[in-house]
Amino acid sequence: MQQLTMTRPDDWHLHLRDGALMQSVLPDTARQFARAIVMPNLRPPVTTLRQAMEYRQRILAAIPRGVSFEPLMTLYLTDNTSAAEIYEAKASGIVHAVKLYPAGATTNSDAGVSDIRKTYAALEAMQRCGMPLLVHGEVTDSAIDIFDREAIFIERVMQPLLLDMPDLRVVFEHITTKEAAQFVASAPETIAATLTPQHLLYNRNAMLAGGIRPHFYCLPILKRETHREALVKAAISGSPKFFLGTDSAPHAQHTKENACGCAGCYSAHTAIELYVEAFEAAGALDKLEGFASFYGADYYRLPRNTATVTLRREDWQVPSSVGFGEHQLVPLRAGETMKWKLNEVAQEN
Ligand SMILES: NC(=O)N[C@@H](CC(=O)O)C(=O)O
Ligand SMILES: [Zn+2]
Ligand SMILES: [Zn+2]
Repeated sequence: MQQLTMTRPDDWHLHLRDGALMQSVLPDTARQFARAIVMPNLRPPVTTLRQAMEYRQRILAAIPRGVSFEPLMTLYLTDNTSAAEIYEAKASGIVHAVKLYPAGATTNSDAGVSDIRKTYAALEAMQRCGMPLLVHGEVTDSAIDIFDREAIFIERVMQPLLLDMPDLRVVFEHITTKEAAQFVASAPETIAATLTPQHLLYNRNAMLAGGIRPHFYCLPILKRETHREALVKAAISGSPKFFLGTDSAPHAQHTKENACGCAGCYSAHTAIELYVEAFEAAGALDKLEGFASFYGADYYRLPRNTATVTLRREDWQVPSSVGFGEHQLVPLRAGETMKWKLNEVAQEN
């Protein structure tokens, strides 16, 4: 196959940052994706409808001319999020989900939730109005090995939560283990998951064998090959529970190439092409459109896109870095060759 045309995809998990940094990375996403769920882990975090509306305006102002792109906003759940804030956010039509970061689990999560029971008023409101909860699913207990933090989170947090809130709609974000894939597959239809390109394409050897490669360091951390295989199986299963979420998470080069490097892979530059490679390697290109363009929209109860994108089989070289405000950013696959290239977006008919 030399060419692939499909419905324009959406990105259901994206970090855009803010200000000049956001202005540098937004065009990469807007060129490919019609919509994206924009993560709220700014400093300070986006915890109120008012902050989400202001952040949305800053994003809209930065969209390149002639490009159609819709940011779908989220709120950052804290121990103090009120039911009233949830109902107002829902009524606004611009907030599409609320994000749970266990305090200290990942980048800019110190304002996150210390004990999930403190958020039950907000979660009950979400359950009542059908607002999805997006979860960074890792325990923060320092006694738990970093490679086990997602699997343990299922037992300690996810299962009790779903017993207490059986109608809550939950997206288990950026899953990285066979345990999480199995949990989501066998859970009720209210439970879904996003999958990143790095977790479909790489195992932890990419990060640790033959030298330490900080640009593969993200959270949840890359796991061993058996887990990658289980994630690919879930992605190509045709189940509407699994959909595309890049978790593209830009950090300046000097903060990643550092004695204590930041967590996050910048995949937006080559996002859709990376997923094409992953699905082609699994012999499942026919399953890509559902995963990338249909199931997320269905889950979020939004219309599917009508525009199409066309990719061609064509070698191209990813730059060794791209501008990031006044800094540089190293994209996933920097300096390497991509096998597919997004050529055009045909506007809505
Ligand atoms: N994925 C990451 O490694 N980092 C994300 C936060 C997150 O999604 O956990 C970031 O904001 O940098
Ligand atoms: Zn996360
Ligand atoms: Zn993320």
